[in-house]
Amino acid sequence: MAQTQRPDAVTPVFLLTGFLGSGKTSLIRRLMESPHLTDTALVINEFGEVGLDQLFVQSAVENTLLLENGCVCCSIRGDLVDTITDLFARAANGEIPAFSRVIVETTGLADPQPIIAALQTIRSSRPVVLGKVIVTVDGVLGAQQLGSADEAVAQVVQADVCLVTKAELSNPNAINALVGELHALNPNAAVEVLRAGSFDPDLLLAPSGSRLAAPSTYRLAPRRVRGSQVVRHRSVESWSEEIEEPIMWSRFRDWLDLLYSLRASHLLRMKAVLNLVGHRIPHAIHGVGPLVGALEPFGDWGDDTATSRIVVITKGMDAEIIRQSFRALVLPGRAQSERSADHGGVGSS
Ligand SMILES: Nc1nc2c(ncn2[C@@H]2O[C@H](COP(=O)(O)OP(=O)(O)OP(=O)(O)O)[C@@H](O)[C@H]2O)c(=O)[nH]1
Repeated sequence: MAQTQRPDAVTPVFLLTGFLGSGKTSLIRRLMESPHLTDTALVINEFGEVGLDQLFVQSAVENTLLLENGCVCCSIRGDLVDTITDLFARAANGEIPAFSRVIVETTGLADPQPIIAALQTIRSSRPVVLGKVIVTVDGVLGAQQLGSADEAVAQVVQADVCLVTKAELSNPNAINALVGELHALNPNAAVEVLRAGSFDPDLLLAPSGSRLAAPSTYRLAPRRVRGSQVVRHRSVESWSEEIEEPIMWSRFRDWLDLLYSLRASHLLRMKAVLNLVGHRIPHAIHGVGPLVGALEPFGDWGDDTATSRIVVITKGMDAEIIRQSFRALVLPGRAQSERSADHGGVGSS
């Protein structure tokens, strides 16, 4: 069905946030099943250098843009403003399909408040309003994350809607307790438990008004200054890698087993799309906190070169350890040749 431009010419920007692995990308995939929501531009922000989320949603959303290698709430706010401004310009020129709403999927560590402030500086042909701040909360790990991560609390207290995900993996009492905690943290937010069949994407993305600035009831204090960038996410590091040569699943699995048996408490998030030896189609695997899901076939490579992409986000742990262990256990041939090159190489200037 052809989409028509909204006559009011106001474009709502929805912020979709929620702690690492709480289900933001999965929610987008569900949202995009609604035929009424296809005229949506999607901006995805990822913490690591290698973005994966666009792979998970790209078939669903035509206007998808990726902002990687930084968190949009601190280091790359200007990029977000430029990206959205540019989206409007390109739609006006007919370079991309017209859209009547924008969804910004933030990193799992983002603080909504500075992002909302940045949205106010967008200069576009059509006025931009804040649609809603939608926050996914992990039904299994949410209570623990709220107890241990300032970022998770900051997201909830600034939410218009909190959506509890993964309810089917938890028990009803724990879900009820989590819902109670969310109400207590933010009495103004609607709190909903996502259940199959009870989800109305159109209702979720109906703008609730034109709030231009979120109440700054809770702000993450800037923690550290690195170069000229304010970095709010203390002790968080990421390692990511893209590899064209096929990976042996047994090696990858052994590496994950070792990593999680030794350092699970430092691992915030792991996600990978893998080009595995003996398989023509990509496979995906997710780790959220200490929990690792099953390896699952995932779509196809389409026109893309089969390339594994892996991201690991750590807290209080040098991400270099991840790189080294990955090289040693998953790509031993490459690690060996890198060592040989180091030893036999000409000294650098
Ligand atoms: N069973 C179940 N699994 C879910 C649900 N939502 C997300 N997941 C799983 O949780 C993992 C992480 O989901 P994502 O949607 O990638 O989470 P995210 O918030 O986008 O992750 P980041 O962008 O890395 O912060 C994946 O394995 C999903 O399949 C849910 O409602 N139920």
